[in-house]
Amino acid sequence: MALEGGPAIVDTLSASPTRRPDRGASASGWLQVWRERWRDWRNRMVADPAFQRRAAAFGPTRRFVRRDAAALFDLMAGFVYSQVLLSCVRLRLFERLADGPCPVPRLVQATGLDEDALRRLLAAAVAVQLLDWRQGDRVALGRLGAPLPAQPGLLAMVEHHATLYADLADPLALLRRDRPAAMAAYWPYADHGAATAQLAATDVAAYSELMTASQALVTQEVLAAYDLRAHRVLLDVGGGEGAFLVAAAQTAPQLSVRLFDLPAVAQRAQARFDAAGLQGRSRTHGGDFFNDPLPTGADVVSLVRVAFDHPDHRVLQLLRNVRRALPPGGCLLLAEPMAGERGAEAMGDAYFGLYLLAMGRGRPRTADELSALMREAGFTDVRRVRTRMPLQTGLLVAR
Ligand SMILES: CC(C)=CCC/C(C)=C/CC/C(C)=C/C=C/C(C)=C/C=C/C=C(C)/C=C/C=C(C)/C=C/C=C(C)/C=C/CC(C)(C)O
Ligand SMILES: C[S@@+](CC[C@H](N)C(=O)[O-])C[C@H]1O[C@@H](n2cnc3c(N)ncnc32)[C@H](O)[C@@H]1O
Repeated sequence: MALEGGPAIVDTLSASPTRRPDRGASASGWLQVWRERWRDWRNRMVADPAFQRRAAAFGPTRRFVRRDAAALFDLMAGFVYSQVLLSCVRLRLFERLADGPCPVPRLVQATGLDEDALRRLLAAAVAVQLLDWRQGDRVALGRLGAPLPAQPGLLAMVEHHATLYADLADPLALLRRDRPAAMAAYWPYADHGAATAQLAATDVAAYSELMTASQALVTQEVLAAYDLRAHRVLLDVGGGEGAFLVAAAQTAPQLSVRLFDLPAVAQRAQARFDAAGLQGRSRTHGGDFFNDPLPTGADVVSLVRVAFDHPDHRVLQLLRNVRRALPPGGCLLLAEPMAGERGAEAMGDAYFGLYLLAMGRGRPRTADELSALMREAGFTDVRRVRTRMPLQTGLLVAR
């Protein structure tokens, strides 16, 4: 069965194909040839069960066998671990333990789960380091659970992932796009229909709240990496409810802020600016950032978690629109999680690659791919600014 509107989705996705050169492809030709030969030879060895047995028995190679076996096991079990995390979030265990260790019987009472089931979950959560045992039949936050109570955005993200897990229950159906994905309904603007700008308050509420809750993860990285104090007016395009602009205005007191988003979202941002006491320093504009002119007057424009929602030709259209709104020498900040980040490779092409497939539009891009699109749209001096947590966002700055 073809998904309603399927052909349009197929066209948009194939208009933006993911082609990842090997990370070593920048190496000179002969080096790359040898690197590939070495990998092919290694793979032939590793594929041989007799070699696997010998390598596991031999002291110096045993740790590599154990490491790769554990990595493969985690790939297989990852979904199970994510359900442990989701269960803890739904039972509000992280909030309940935020003030310190708690006796298990009290958690039985608080969660309403039967004791056996709760103990099974607690043991699982301890095993993946979300929780930790304490003497006297008590449980506490573990190393990986400890940051969570202070990050409501992360807790909201975990809950939101139930939608993605449902879409991934049949991953080949998702890849073949022969069944509607629930994630597509969650992000109604991804449809790109003529009616995008007419989305109602009820259509945008859920995703706008999630983006606001999780914005702090991105904001703190961008503001730590880029000093906005040299600018006068910042326009955040696709700025959601304005959480990034509120934080920017707090770090740069001279800055006026403008937000452009769909009308129903811009309305939500206006309420947030008013609540933050930014009436005199803020303006919101509702419209379609592909087809409507963007407001002029800003010397810096930001696109935060916007480009990866869209195929290349649309990103180009948006970047050209941004360029038209900037004065000569004006500055563009593009911040979003990027593909191919060293140490966070899985986040880009594996996580966001499939997330955006479920959403029905867009793709993760490397910093080089985004830079190329920015240059094609007429931006110059495109440079990469390192962020402390590439897992949360990368940052490109251009003139
Ligand atoms: C104190 C002593 C002695 C030692 C301590 C040693 C030490 C320093 C340990 C480090 C402890 C520490 C400070 C840990 C901090 C951990 C942090 C900050 C973890 C942060 C994790 C962030 C995560 C997991 C972020 C996840 C983000 C996600 C899943 C974002 C998803 C975004 C989506 C789906 C966006 C959608 C938008 C769309 C549609 C694509 O446009
Ligand atoms: C993934 S959200 C990011 C929001 C915010 N920048 C953040 O990081 O939290 C993408 C934003 O782009 C807006 N958007 C999508 N398509 C749009 C369009 N055609 N015109 C204007 N805004 C649009 C959405 O309403 C949404 O607020």
